[in-house]
Amino acid sequence: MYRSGAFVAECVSPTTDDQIQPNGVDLTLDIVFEQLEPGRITRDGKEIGERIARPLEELEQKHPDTYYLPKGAYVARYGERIRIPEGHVGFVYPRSSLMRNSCMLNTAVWDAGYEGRGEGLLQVHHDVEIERGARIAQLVFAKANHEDVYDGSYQGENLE
Ligand SMILES: O=c1ccn([C@H]2C[C@H](O)[C@@H](COP(=O)(O)OP(=O)(O)OP(=O)(O)O)O2)c(=O)[nH]1
Repeated sequence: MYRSGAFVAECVSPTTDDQIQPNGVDLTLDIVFEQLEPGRITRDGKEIGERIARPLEELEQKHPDTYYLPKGAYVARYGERIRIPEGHVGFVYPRSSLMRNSCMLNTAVWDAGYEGRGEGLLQVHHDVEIERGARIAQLVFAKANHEDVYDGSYQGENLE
């Protein structure tokens, strides 16, 4: 069973009323990264390749605080701190307006016990402008059985 947006909102901060949807909570775009070097996935570990934060569209001053993203693949960091409560699993879906603009957000499983400001793969199939802080995704929670809680290397990531 999926939980209501109001329930999810208790585990996402900060949130405004605009972000709370019937079945989940919208997540906003904070930082867009571009990967520069290959990463490495091995049988017993992983390394994330070097990356840089994309500049905002400051030069033209047309839309300040906006990312102009040419076609390509980027890593997007969400603006909210997310906690996945015990007895649940989280899934993130792209906002449909992103998809309708030929862009897609690819995501993985959000484990019970995880807390942090996570990331997703932003695939841009047609140049797009996205304002920093705009809603790009929606987080939903499903009830789930589990034995352990998340205790991996991303626990507590990107929290100031
Ligand atoms: O799209 C996603 C999906 C998950 N996460 C967060 C929550 C999740 O609990 C954590 C770790 O995800 P996963 O277990 O898939 O990563 P891993 O590569 O297997 O890392 P670890 O070895 O730490 O489990 O990353 C994201 O930031 N973005």
